[in-house]
Amino acid sequence: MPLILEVALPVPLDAIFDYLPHPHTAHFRQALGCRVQVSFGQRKLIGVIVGHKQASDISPAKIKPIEHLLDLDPILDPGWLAKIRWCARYYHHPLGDTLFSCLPTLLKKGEPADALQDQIWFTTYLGQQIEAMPKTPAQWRLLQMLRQHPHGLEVSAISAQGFQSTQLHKLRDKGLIDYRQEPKLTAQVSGPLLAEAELVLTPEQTSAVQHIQQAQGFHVFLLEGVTGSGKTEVYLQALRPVLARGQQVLVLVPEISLTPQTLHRFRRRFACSLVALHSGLSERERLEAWLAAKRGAAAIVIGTRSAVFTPFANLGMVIIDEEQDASFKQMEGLRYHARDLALKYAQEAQVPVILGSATPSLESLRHALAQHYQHLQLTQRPQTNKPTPPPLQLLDIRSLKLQEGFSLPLLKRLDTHLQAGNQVLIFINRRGFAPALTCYTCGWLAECPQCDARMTWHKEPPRLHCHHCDTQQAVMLTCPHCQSEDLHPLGWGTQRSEAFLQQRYPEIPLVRLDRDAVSTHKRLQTSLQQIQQMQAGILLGTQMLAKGHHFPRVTLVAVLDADTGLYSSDFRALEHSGQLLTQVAGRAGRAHQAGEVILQTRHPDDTNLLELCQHGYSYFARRLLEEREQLSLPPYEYLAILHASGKTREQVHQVLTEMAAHLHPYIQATRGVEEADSLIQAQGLNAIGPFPAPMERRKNRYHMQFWLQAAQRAPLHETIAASLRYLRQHKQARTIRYAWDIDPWDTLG
Ligand SMILES: Nc1ncnc2c1ncn2[C@@H]1O[C@H](COP(=O)(O)OP(=O)(O)OP(=O)(O)O)[C@@H](O)[C@H]1O
Ligand SMILES: [Zn+2]
Repeated sequence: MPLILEVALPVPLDAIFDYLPHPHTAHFRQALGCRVQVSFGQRKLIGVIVGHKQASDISPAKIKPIEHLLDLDPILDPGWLAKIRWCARYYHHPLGDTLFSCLPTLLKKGEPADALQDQIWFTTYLGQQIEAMPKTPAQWRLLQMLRQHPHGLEVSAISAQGFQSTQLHKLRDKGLIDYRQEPKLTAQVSGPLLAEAELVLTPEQTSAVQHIQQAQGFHVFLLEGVTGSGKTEVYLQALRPVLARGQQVLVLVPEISLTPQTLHRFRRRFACSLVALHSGLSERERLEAWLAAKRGAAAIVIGTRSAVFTPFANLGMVIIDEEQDASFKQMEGLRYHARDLALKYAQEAQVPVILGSATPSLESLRHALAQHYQHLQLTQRPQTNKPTPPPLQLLDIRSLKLQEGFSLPLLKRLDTHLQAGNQVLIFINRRGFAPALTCYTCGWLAECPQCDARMTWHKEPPRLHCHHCDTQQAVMLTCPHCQSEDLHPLGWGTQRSEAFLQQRYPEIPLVRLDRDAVSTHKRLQTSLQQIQQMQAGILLGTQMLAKGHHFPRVTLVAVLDADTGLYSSDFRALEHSGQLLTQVAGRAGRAHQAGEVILQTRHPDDTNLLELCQHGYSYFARRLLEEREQLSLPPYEYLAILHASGKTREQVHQVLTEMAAHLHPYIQATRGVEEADSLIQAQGLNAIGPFPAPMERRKNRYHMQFWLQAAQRAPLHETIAASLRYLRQHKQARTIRYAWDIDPWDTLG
């Protein structure tokens, strides 16, 4: 019986495919984790060997041999493959697609998994002994330079000194020097690890660092530190011994390009090889970074969500900064949560994890309160007159006349802070000019033709834009309903506030930060620089401006509308809103001057808002946790949402209803009903739906949801697996799109 190779392919089918080994290559070479090229239908695909077996269900005559073996050494080791398998199982996503979502693009395309090599030139014994070369002074100078570098010098460093490669080769012909090949990204530079002095820690920071440094094996710390309390310094000092031991550190951050300061601080601190994985890299650079981590040459890997899939030779610690951040959750395709995967991987690697946040997620907070995680707290800001972040002040605007969204008392505070030469930060949660366009005569509203949503009015370039499906239209001059010319913006977006503020403060430079204003990496860097160098007095923007930044000269933070998020149907909306308001408020008074935070509201009596303002996020979050527990919502129960969409509402509804009926016995079984023959024993699996999604029509498709909620993970996952088995063989289900979202970040998408 021939050996059969099981190959994962980048196809959206939940299957692994059988192939025969390459006829002219030894079996042992066709190892797990090696890439192969195979023919799949009419196509040639690159796949990865994920298993070997003796027999296949398909008759041997029908199984094709692989066409090429692309790797002599596996690109993925068995441990890494096991992680990918776990991830695919947990998120109920096809293994092939999961595996290929995690690989650098160049590897998916079949590029060799070889690191770029550098020539390192060094002197031979003869080269060290020779005393003079009177006829070739340039070669002599080159030789003398190389003599000062006993470990050798890269070609780039040599040519930077003005030498030519012909000179190198002439010296080599004389037997005085030689070279070796080494990967471009190499491990630890010799010399001291610290490139700059460490800050003197506050007592709270000291205690946190000590606890972390004492940890052995897998141990999770929740570092809950108020905004500006110096969490980054804690990470830096906690990880130093890990690097000193020669181990690697993975640092996950929400968005590197947004907060280049954090990256600079890591780079400045350590004389070791650091790779940053972010959207600004070329595919080649990504591959180099991936390979460097895999062979242990990258001591620190800092990256956004997908960096969690980086393989490490010798991982020693994982740090997740702003662990509550939405960007860690991928919302489409493989809907994974990078924090949760990182925790799982750290557990396997038996290394400590630091989850850092000023506003921890309720998930992490619950674990900390239940002492599954060690809770470390920083309650004060170092080296400021006001060691705690400024309180949030509510400004009741119900009876106030607004000028383009700004009340008079707020404008007066702006005047005062600006006259004092400080920076003010204005937070508006909407980009564009106005969130809607309306007709004052008949009440018509510009709506997206494809979605149940309003079109946002943008002024530059002028257009109506649906932020859900990207549909764009020209701005009309008359109302399409009643032909009146009385069209007006409704509500405020960043562009509208910008126009107003520029008019009111013509002398004061303004920087606007939102996705339209800083669409490129370069523009973002320029804007951030302007802020740091005090070339801007007014900073205006969306979420982009709210988190992670350290702007020492900002003394006033104003939130134009604190009410968005207070009355959403999403059960996580309050948590997210509390986090966002606290984060944005945390940008005020971070250095020597005191800060002030003003939230405009039409609901000054709202108990949630009051509680957040009076007692702070930490208290607020603990109260939300109690509420979640009473309602059996995450993190007390587990939730999974099936998102389904189709061309008609009826189509989706029918498939999901039939599926729900099919799942009924499984769900009953969890409640202890006798007749259901299922293995599921746990109590209380709950099914809700199908029901229309909060935005039912999107991109001309009808969206529905079906929820499963459970106190235990096992019955939840078994039922999800049953639903997928059912849907895969259901004929009508082929006409709809569906995907499960496990541990959803919100219930809207
Ligand atoms: N022990 C210390 N002594 C002096 N300055 C410190 C100390 N620790 C941190 N700082 C400084 O305090 C400032 C704020 O620190 P950092 O940005 O790390 O705070 P953070 O907790 O990450 O804040 P946020 O959650 O708001 O992003 C930085 O400029 C940092 O250099
Ligand atoms: Zn739309």
